[in-house]
Amino acid sequence: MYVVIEGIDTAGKSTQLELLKKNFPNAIFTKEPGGTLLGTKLRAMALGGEAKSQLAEMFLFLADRAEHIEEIIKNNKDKIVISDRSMISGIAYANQLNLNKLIELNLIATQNILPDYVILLELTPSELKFRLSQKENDSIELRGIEYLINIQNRMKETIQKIGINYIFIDASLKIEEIEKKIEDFINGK
Ligand SMILES: Nc1ncnc2c1ncn2[C@@H]1O[C@H](COP(=O)(O)OP(=O)(O)O)[C@@H](O)[C@H]1O
Ligand SMILES: Cc1cn([C@H]2C[C@H](O)[C@@H](COP(=O)(O)OP(=O)(O)O)O2)c(=O)[nH]c1=O
Repeated sequence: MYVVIEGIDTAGKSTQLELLKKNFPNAIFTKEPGGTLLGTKLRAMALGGEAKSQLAEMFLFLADRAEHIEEIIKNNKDKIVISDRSMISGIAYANQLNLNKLIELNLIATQNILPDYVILLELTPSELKFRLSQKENDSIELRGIEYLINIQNRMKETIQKIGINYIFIDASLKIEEIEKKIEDFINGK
């Protein structure tokens, strides 16, 4: 079972993943970008803001995704795999091509493998603004509130369009409330 946790920067993914590690001790935890050996190098390049071309940046993430599917997802089909981000981020953050083309490119990278369950943590603009003000931002986060809210809308549109099991959770709920919703969703309750 391939489960992904999605959301824009600061939505609370890492916080919930730490709790999931306790609640699902037998699951395999992974992430995009950077879940493989090659991926750690691609992640440093993509997040370091080295690419001048937005297309080049997108292809770094796609290369990471292709390696991740091959090495982690395909090799652990019989286990619960929980990933921090996925092709949903890939499609939503690469906003220079239309959605259908991006879905097609991403399905090439994933060999047509889709997540079985997607959890999206959803932020309001004011909560996003507050959370970004509390931390040091990387090159993508520095693009700002409006940019990230637009990405979040694209995430929702993508999830609905590709027709997978999903839950949208208000990211400003209490940490324990979100934890419970995620656990129930994964357990099919
Ligand atoms: N439900 C929540 N309510 C309030 N603050 C939260 C909540 N979940 C996470 N945070 C805080 O928001 C910030 C970003 O959370 P984090 O888990 O690092 O997000 P992400 O991994 O999605 O970037 C952290 O300071 C974290 O403590
Ligand atoms: C997976 C993926 C992530 N991204 C972006 C989203 C994030 O800004 C960044 C990944 O960072 P992430 O690992 O989520 O960062 P943090 O540790 O700061 O929470 O890369 C893309 O632009 N395209 C992609 O395909």
